[in-house]
Amino acid sequence: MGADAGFDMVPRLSQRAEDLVKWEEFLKVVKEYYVGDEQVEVGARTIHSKITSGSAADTGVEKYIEEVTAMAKALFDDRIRRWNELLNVYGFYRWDFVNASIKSYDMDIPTPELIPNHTASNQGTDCTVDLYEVMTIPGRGKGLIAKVDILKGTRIICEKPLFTLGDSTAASMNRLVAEKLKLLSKDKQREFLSLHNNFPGKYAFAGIFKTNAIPCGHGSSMGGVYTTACLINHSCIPNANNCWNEAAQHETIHATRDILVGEEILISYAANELSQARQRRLRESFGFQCSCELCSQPAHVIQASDKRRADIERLDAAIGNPFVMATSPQRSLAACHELLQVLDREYGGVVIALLARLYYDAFQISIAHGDQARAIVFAERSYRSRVECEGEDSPDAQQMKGFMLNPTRHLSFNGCLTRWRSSKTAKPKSLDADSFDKWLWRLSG
Ligand SMILES: C[S@@+](CC[C@H](N)C(=O)[O-])C[C@H]1O[C@@H](n2cnc3c(N)ncnc32)[C@H](O)[C@@H]1O
Repeated sequence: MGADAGFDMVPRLSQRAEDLVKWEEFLKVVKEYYVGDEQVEVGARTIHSKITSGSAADTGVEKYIEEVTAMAKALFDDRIRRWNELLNVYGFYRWDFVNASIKSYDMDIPTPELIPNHTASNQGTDCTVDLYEVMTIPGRGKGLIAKVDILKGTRIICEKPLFTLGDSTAASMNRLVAEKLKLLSKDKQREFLSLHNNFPGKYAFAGIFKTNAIPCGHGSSMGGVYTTACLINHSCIPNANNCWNEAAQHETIHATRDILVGEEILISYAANELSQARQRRLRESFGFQCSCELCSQPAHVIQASDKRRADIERLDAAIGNPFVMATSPQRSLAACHELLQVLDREYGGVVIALLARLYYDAFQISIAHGDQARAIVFAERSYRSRVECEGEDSPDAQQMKGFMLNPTRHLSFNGCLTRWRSSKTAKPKSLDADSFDKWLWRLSG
């Protein structure tokens, strides 16, 4: 019928002044173009069409979609992503996200100046509302509680550090923190000093830093302290992801699953380790005994989780074996597929950076063997996972986007045997989800 098409804006429209000005301009252009056309109604904030799926064929709806998309493209350029479900080109956002967003159109939109800092640079959020409030959580001190339902992929926080510092002994860290504090305004100094300290005593500044510092990137010895992000408590089954954006020098927090109103926003301070190693690390590095949802479970539940996490470690190591990848890519790809299933069982549909890495591994296995068709699908999945847990502006997301558009840019393209060689366009078009999965992961049967 032709109505299953449209476009998405990625990243979505924010409350930043430049976006609001462009959106107003867009509405003006559409209004002027369709003046006198009863099928199109341009409101104060949105465009409505009276074309229903029943009347789509008579009204030539494709023409309208094409025209409006072209107008959006002229203003928003490559943020505009066309989709057409009949051609198997799907929208960027999930329908529940889109529907929640449509509902928010009826809410009052404050002027840009009224938006508090922490939401001004949000991406993928309904910026019309504050997303969280600071509350006291029994047994954990302060924490952030969702004030509204926060959809998976929403940027909850984007924050510059008060300062960053490398790791060192308590005495020298104390001195270095004092030097950094001197450079801050009185307000910022107060913000730092109001953060929790799990290591009171002689080196109080170092204690606050050690309790709160968030590493500037995976495995980095540099850490940053933040007024708001440092109020987020830890969970071994988190619902949000923290990410340091080296290019922008800021920390972002994204919802990795839908977080319902009243739920606490939680990130993980530890890596994918088994419970004892995790507890030890949290005690030694951050000075607390974890009381999260997983750690409060009976022993047999924790043991089952440990078994899955051991499997995750084993499969991760197997995938990283370059010899197996070069000589038995089928085995490496099967390990990726198994890892995907274990991650799902352990983290239950939550997007985590591990998932983005897993798809990147599957991409590398495919492209090294010349299989461009599958490489593109894996690159796209990795890109989407990165965007969901780190945002469109994440350098890793941008790198994956490049590979998604042109997988042959990867250094290992055709680096191994080319038995799997396929062209970019060899992706099957009319398979159901199960059959597509079998094709993608080269599963037999
Ligand atoms: C970065 S701060 C988080 C904010 C802190 N709750 C506050 O009141 O400022 C980290 C501290 O919060 C507490 N905390 C965070 N996650 C916890 C958890 N899962 N179990 C117990 N305490 C936790 C610990 O005291 C930890 O040292």
